[in-house]
Amino acid sequence: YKWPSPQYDTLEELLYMGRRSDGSSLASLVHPCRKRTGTLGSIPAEWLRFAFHDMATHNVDDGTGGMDGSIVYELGRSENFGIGFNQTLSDFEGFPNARVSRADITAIGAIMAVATCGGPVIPFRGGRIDTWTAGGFGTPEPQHDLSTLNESFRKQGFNQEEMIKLVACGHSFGGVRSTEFPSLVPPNPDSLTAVIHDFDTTPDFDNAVVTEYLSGATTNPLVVGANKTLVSDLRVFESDGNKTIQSFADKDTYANECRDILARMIDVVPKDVTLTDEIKLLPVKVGYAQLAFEKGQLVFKTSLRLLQPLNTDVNKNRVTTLLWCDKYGSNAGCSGKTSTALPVTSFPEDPNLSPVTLKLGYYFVTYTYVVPIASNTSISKFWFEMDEKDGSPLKVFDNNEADTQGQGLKGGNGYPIDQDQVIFAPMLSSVVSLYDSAANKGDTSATNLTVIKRYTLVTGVRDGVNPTRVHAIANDVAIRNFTEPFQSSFDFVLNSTFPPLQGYTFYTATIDDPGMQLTLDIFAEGADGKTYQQNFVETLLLDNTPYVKPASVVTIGGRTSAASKSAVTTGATVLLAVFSAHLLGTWNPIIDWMLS
Ligand code: HEM
Repeated sequence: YKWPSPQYDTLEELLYMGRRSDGSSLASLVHPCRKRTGTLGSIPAEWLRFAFHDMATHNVDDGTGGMDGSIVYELGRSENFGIGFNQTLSDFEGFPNARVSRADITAIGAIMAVATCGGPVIPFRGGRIDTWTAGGFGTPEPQHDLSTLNESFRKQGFNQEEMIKLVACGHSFGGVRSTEFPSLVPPNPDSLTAVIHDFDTTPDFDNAVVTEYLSGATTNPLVVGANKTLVSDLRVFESDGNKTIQSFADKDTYANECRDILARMIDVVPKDVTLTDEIKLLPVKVGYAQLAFEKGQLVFKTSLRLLQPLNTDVNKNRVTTLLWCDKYGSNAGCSGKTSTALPVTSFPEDPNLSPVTLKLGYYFVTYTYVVPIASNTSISKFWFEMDEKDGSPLKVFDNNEADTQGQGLKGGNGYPIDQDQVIFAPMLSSVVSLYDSAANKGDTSATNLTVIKRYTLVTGVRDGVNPTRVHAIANDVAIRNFTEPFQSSFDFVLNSTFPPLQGYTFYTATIDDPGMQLTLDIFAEGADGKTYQQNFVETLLLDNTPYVKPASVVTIGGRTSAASKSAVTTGATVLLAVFSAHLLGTWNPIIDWMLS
């Protein structure tokens, strides 16, 4: 892992922070091991079953199907009976984007589901690719005989023993509904809500389904149901004389085996798809690095996210510092001095952000930085230092490979800012929701009106680029009813209603988006023949982005320059002007290190 790794960063955030970078939380829909209001269905159970049914159309013989999002188009089939599927669909609807497929969301959903109910942490690899049509048939149904069930799992890539494991792990939580299977679960004539009979007596992801089966105490409708044609769990469990299911009586064996077999299940993909390496929890994570225009000022914003073991407090004396080098001028590349700033906010994140991180025994602490940047010096790279103020050595997070283990060793080249020529301006941009009069045929009184979002987008282009063209590609994958993603190419035009600012001129464009999560790749074609671009710009907050006042900047001696010793004196003078004597103490070790 080396920052920036856009796909890794995005997937890591969703899995371990449980939310998108704009704050929308996926994890909070399922955590803690929630039941749905109204139907009282187990949300985690619905999510895991959804993943299984998406995978189950895989065919090992020709390499088609698997986790590819095709389930969305297969809900009308008898093999996909159940209201839980539709509800899961709407849970996931707003989350896919140009970097995270619906199938990746489904896999992450399954992992969160198991973790939030006390099950094992299933390793996640990303990169599933969505299809926009239905796939083959082949999902097992309770009335299937043993050889049909065996053949169904063989096509998915699992042998008989693995089938037993998958079913015993899958049917750990949730249950069977009277609406779907009235001959297994008798409906309540006095109620419109489905009666649900759970597979076992606990709502958790545990081996109660196994131990209750083995002790003869089970009430699992797929074992003891009145309709003997439909008791598929019994058929599956006893298919090897109960050998495999007996090995699951040990709870650790159960947890470990379920982790491994469910990991294999979510990694079943069409043969032309290659998954990423495992997306592991990063102990040190840099986020949101962006240049932006806020209240008439060019600023640089970023954040540093560190791990904190559960049930421990963040060290209150800890000082984390952002350091950066100029891109232009006499101090370019920190040849003379280095700019530094303290965080504008620091906060311990709620431990409940993601059940996966919680299960691993951590929560997060995030330090955010906003600093003013003069456009004639700009910024070429940045890094962080952390002083625990307890006598332990200063830690440097500078994009060293070791940062992925949280060691904080010197030796990386810093976190690069690749370009400052084209910068999207969220706070100058805006969005309004409109009724789509064509789709609604002019009728605004109808229920379920189709809404489109009309975006006014503003981007700054640095003087000197003299662009021949400023344009963008917009993507939105989060479209209601999972129709094809929205994609549009469009041009920005010079707009003098936004006065030039600090060497940047502003261009605007207006586009209509039928979806929920627009992202942009913005390009400026320079007079020098080069194309400058900013990728995967998110558009959720725009002019509602909360404003945080930039921090004070202090310059200290450059790390490499021979002139650094005298520069430190200058730096220290500035420092005194800005910070109290207490903070000066804070900074001394940093200066010491600079000189060493
Ligand atoms: C022989 C293969 C299987 C058959 C015939 C089967 C059948 C069923 C049936 C009939 C239900 C009840 C659905 C309802 O009433 O809403 C159900 C629920 C469920 N199944 Fe399976 N299943 C099989 C394998 C699996 C596997 C491999 C998994 C996951 C690894 C899984 C996960 C679930 C879950 C979590 C539920 C509960 C859903 C809820 O409570 O909403 N099943 N299954």
